[in-house]
Amino acid sequence: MTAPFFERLGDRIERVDSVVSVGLDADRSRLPEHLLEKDLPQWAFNRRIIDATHEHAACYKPNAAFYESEEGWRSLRETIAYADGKDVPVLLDAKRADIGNTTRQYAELLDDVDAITVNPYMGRDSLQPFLDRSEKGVFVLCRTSNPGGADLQDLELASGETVYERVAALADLWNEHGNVGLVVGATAPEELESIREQVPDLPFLVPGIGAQGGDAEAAVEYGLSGGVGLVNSSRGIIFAGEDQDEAFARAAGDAARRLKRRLNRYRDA
Ligand SMILES: O=C(O)c1cc(=O)[nH]c(=O)n1[C@@H]1O[C@H](COP(=O)(O)O)[C@@H](O)[C@H]1O
Repeated sequence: MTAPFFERLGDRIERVDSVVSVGLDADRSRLPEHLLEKDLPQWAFNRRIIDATHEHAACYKPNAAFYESEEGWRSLRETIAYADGKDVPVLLDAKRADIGNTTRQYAELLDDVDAITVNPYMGRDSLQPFLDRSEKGVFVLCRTSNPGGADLQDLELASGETVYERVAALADLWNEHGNVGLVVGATAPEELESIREQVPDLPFLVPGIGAQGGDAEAAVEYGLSGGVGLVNSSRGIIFAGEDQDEAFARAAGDAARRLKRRLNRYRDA
C-alpha cells in the first residue's frame, strides 16, 4: 500500500533537506528558442529543468493552465512520469471542483499525480471524490496570493469570521484522512500567521514568493506543520536563465539551490 501523501512528502523534505516546490509553469512564449524545434518543446524544457533542479525539489508543481492543449497534455504526461522516475512527488495545480458527476471525472486526474489543488467555492460535495483519495494530497485554496484574493476571501461573514477563515475551518473538518492542506499566499503574511494559528495541523502550500514578491520568511515560519509544507516558486526558478539560451537549465538549478538555502536559514532559525 502507498504511504499517505504527507508522509511521503515529509520523507522527501528530509531526504533533500528542502521545502521548495518547483513550479513547472512552462509558458511556451518564454521557452529557449533552441527547444522550439523539438517535437514537444514544453517536455524538452521540463526534462532539462528537472535534471537541473531535482536535488533541491521537495515536489514539482506543474500548473495545468500551461498544458491545456493536445501537445500540452502529452508534455505534461511525460513530465509527470519523469519526475516520478526521479522519485519527486508531483502536485498538479489544477484548482478543480464541480458538481458530483463532473468532479468525479476531475478527481481521476489524481490517478497520475501525488496531489492536487482544488477550489472550495462549490462546497464539500464538489471536493468529496478528491478527499476520498486518502493516499493523495488535496490542497484547498484558502487565501490566494493575487491582489484580487481579498475581494471575496477577506469578506466578513455574519458569524464574524472571514471567508478564508471559514474555508480553513471547513478544510480542517474535511481532513478525515489526514490528506488535506491549504493554499495560502506569501503575499498575505498576516493572514498566513493567523491561519496557521487557527489550523496548526494542516500543511500549507505557499506560493507567491519570487516573481510575486511575497514574504519568504513568513512562508517558512507559518507554512509548515510538523516540518511539512511547501514553498513554491515557478518563474523565479524555471526562467532564472531566460536570457541564457543553452545555459537556462543550469541557471534554474542555481536558483533552486539558492532558494532552498534561503528557506533553510528560516527553517533552522
Ligand atoms: O494554487 C497555487 O499554486 C497558487 C495559488 C495562489 O494563491 N497563488 C499562486 O500564484 N498560485 C500558483 O503558484 C504559481 C506561482 O508562480 P510564480 O509567481 O511564477 O512563482 C502559479 O502556478 C500560480 O497559479
